[in-house]
Amino acid sequence: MGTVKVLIIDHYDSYTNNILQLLQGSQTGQDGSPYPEWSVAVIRFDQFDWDTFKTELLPSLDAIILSPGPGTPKRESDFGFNSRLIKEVDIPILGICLGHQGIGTSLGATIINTPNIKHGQTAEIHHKAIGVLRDLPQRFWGVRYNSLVLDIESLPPDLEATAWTYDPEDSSRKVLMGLQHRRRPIFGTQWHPESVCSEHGAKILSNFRDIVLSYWATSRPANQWTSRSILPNATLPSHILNADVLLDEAHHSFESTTLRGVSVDGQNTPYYVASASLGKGPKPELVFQTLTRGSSADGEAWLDSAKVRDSHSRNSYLASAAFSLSYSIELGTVSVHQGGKITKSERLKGTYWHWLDHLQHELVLKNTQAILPESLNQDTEVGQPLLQVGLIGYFGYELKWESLPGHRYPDAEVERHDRPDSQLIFADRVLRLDNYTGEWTLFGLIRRGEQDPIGQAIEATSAVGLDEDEFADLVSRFRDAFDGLPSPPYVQPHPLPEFVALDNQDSYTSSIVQAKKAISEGETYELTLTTKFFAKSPDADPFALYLDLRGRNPAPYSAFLHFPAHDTTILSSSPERFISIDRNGVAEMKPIKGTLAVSPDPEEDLRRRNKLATDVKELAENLMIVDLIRSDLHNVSPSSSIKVPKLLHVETYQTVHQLVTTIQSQVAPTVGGVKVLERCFPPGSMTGAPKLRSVQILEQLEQQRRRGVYSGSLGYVCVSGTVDQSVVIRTIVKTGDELELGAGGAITWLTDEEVVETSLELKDARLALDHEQKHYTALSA
Ligand SMILES: C=C(O[C@@H]1C=C(C(=O)O)C=C[C@H]1O)C(=O)O
Ligand SMILES: NC(=O)CC[C@H](N)C(=O)O
Repeated sequence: MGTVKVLIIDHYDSYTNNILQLLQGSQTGQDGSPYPEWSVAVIRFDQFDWDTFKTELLPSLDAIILSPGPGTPKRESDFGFNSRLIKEVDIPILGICLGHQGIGTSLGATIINTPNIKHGQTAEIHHKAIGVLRDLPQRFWGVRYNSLVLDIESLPPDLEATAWTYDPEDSSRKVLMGLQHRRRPIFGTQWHPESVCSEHGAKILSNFRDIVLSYWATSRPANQWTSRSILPNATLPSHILNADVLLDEAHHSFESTTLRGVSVDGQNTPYYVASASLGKGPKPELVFQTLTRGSSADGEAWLDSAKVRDSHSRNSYLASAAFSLSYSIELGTVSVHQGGKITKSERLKGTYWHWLDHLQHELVLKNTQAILPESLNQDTEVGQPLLQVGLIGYFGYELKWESLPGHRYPDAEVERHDRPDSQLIFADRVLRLDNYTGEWTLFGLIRRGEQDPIGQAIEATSAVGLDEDEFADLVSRFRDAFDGLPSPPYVQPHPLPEFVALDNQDSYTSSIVQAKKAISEGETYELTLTTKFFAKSPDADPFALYLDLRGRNPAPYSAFLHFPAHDTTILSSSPERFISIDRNGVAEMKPIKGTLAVSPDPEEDLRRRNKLATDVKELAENLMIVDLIRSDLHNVSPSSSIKVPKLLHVETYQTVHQLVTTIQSQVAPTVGGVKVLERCFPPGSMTGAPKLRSVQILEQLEQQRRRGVYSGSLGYVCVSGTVDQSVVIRTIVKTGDELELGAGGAITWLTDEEVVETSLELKDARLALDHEQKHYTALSA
């Protein structure tokens, strides 16, 4: 018994990495020390040409797993050289979904549209208990993500049907769910054993391993009479490991139990963070407008957590900029603003993500002694990060062009505009309000001496951070202000203006029909289709509009952000966490999928809550994104650390009920917050699955329109390494006097009598902004 060297060939699917969770077994060697059962790498199907693959990779492999994927195995652009691999090479192969279908089509079976399309739904698997299905219970549940299927009647003599299901819609018809070759070690499962809701996935993979081991242990014609010994702790050669698409730190740390040190402990860093307690104070909306707003020419932010309901919205932060950054993909340029002027403009050679990761890691983290989390005066739960000082702002959706593997910045068609794809302030002064206790704390970034490496790097005109005296002055100024805030008038809420829909009912319906067509062809399993609404508001103070929004729809990720450099103001009432990283490096993502409006009638409301918790369509929508996010987290976390502590819970906000799942993982110790954002960006709940193909289809369906800030993420990256970012939905972006609001919803095969329900979902999103007063033009208007 030894370590099997297996290569997973990925077809740009969003579930592939989850297979790693089924390969977690370990054995004990003769000397008593444990070793992993598998040595594994993941490559993309188009990463190597056939000749290179055959000569340079294949000889080092014991087995191959062919991943699920969009499209059809009949198309080379979806399945690459894998048909040749299946036909010509004697090596154990396990195919999942697309991989399974490809085994069939390569060896002569016919692929057809499945009689009942299922994505994110469980099927009862019946099987012969042979091959990889050995020793499994007679019936078990497997999750399906397929529009296509192999015709069970068309299997050639070499292929045996090993598993099948009966759709509830037609219980007399067998639908093929599994196959194996009669002579060669080739197996396929139509369902996804790696889904969080599938049973016995690990057992299937362990059966596959036994088969691989016995295949190589025996000499037979199929392996050209060459048995090979598989050694404990064997590993794939470095040229294959280096081709792995996952971050090395995340993937190949066999088991990472080391917690990340929070920032630097040393006493000699140029900066440190100081804090001062300010006691109880006035309401945050008053503090923001009297002390924070306008306090810096480069912008300010209020991460509001307007809805105090759980640990995730315990704190509010009011922050002022020491300088701001903006980035445009089109220009490839980062600009730094300080004192209202550009201090530096840099054309990047690499991506913005890379540049920012460097800034955060090399300039900020390494030079700053953050406050130790134990001294922050607040007990936190797992997954609850705290901000001291640091970067605050947004990452627009189009940054996907720099983050999503296989996605390229298009040279034609895409809508051009001069709005930045990301804007961030670097906040060196932050007021924190603990909403539980009402206590305020001031955090400041303090320069220990003359050194100011961050200022130097951005060619600052005035130093970044404060000296000790300045901080002491600030503390006494704030204390005085808390004792007697300036008297009214304060800014009063101003009702939101009327928004007009970009799409009308017909154009939106036509996009839904096209989305469903793409789903029926197996191109995607779920698409988050979106549209926009616009309004003009030349006179209203955006802060007054924000106060109205916050009163109407308090949400855990409510926020008000102002970036003077590009005259951008963001008014957010997002309920959705994209990703956070707490002080111990625990990442948490909380995708929302499934939305129903709250009803004023308690009976009806209960009925809606129950519907959300039990509805096949809503559960499937959510599950598809849960599996996608588990797969995303594999990019930055050891597989074994990825957990789903809360699956498919109903959470109720002011105007909507939502179906929410919590996913956590341990970020690999050397992977920084910006890298984590990059590798999980854009948020899966805004794309659908699989991510890459869905994003490409959505570009077409949305007429190459930019989503902009909407659909991206918003929040902070702290000098201590913690991160908290929301998904930008239910958010108004004001540029000049134009207000823009994006809204959308997930389209799946079950988006029923399509139009009605989806328009409703859209309306819900708008209702969230305007429940009582119906300011919005109806979509059909
Ligand atoms: C696209 C939006 O929301 C997304 C889609 C949801 C859904 O389909 O139920 C729910 C939350 C978001 O992930 C939006 O609100 O604009
Ligand atoms: N999940 C998958 O691999 C799907 C395979 C194929 N695109 C289908 O829809 O049937």
